[in-house]
Amino acid sequence: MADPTAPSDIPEATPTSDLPASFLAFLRAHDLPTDLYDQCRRQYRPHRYYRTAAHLTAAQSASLSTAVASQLNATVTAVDGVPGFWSVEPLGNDDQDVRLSQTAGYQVGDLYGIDVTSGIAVLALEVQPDDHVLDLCCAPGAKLCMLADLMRPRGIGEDRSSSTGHDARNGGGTVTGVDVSEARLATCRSLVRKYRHDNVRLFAADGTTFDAPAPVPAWRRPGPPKDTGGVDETRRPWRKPFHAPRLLRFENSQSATTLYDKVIVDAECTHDGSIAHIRKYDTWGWDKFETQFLDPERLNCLAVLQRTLLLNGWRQLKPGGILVYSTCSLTRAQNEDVLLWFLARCPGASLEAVPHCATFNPRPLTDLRLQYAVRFNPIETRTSGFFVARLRKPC
Ligand SMILES: C[S@@+](CC[C@H](N)C(=O)[O-])C[C@H]1O[C@@H](n2cnc3c(N)ncnc32)[C@H](O)[C@@H]1O
Repeated sequence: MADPTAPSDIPEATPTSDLPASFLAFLRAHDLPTDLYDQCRRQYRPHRYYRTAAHLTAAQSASLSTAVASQLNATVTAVDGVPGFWSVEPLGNDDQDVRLSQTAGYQVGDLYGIDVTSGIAVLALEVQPDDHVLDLCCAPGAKLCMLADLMRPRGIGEDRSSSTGHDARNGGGTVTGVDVSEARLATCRSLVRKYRHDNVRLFAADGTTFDAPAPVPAWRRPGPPKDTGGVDETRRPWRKPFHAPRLLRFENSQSATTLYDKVIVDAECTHDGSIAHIRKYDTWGWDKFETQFLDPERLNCLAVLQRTLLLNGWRQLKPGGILVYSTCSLTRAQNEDVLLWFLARCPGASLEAVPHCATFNPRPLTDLRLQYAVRFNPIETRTSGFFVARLRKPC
């Protein structure tokens, strides 16, 4: 990746831009338009999105949307073609923040605040109730919770009685989340607990080398579950998980090579596409953004990290399985270049169309080798800026 602080031949940004010099240099180095950010910061209010929990019936979701609209003084509309997603647009003219966390629906766990582009990345996995899914960069856990929720049966109404132990209505699928940051993983664990996902285990580990096999949950093994106090030859303990419900703490020793049905690599990136996030630095101070994201040494390592995460995700995927690679960066270096590198290295991998994005009409990528990958431009789509690609492993 180019050094964002290096001098560039690209003309200086418009004098009206008051973005900090280091960010402007980053944009120039990656050929990203400055006015996208200037517009977004000055006049543009991105929509907020939320997703309803799987257990809600269609009628309950509709009445929740009415309640959210009134609590937030906003228009709430179902997103066409993206099941379970709703868009929230404030009615007032002021730059009011949409605080989904203040709604009653959020507090009782009936809705999750998550951008629709992240939802599209998760839906691209086409998760089945009995899939074992690996999320290699899972924290703080928006996508992981959606994955776990998608394994629950849909529209069975609100039933808060099954808050402990395995929900027998689940299809036996599991989600394994991995993140290198324990602090962020702690947030993820709080979300998992809040939404009572009992089919999720979390590991504080490096996703570039993580290789724990997919679990065989206790409720799926033949015979009655044994007392874990004694020696049980059919089980061996996991490398210590950061969080795991009792039934996912052990694996069947014969499953040591079990790969995952689906893998998501929502890679660490510069977050430059997330306009909502970028706007916050006006308040937090841009020096924080510079140290967190624009450090030249970090930027140079990022491309290698993204490639290595993708490659390891691919290793953990079953033949015939689907892997989704996504970032909230708009740079070529973190998206197209990573994919082209990967496709050259794994020629059997096929890029497939990303479903559920027709309503946003994203522009197709000009490089025909990547025509199925999708870029969400925040101004054109009124979403967060995002990149998603779906890859299939040959059988
Ligand atoms: C874009 S965020 C993931 C967001 C998350 N998927 C979600 O939906 O909430 C990227 C995450 O990658 C993690 N990360 C960075 N390097 C990693 C590594 N080597 N292995 C695993 N996770 C890593 C970061 O700690 C960060 O939480």
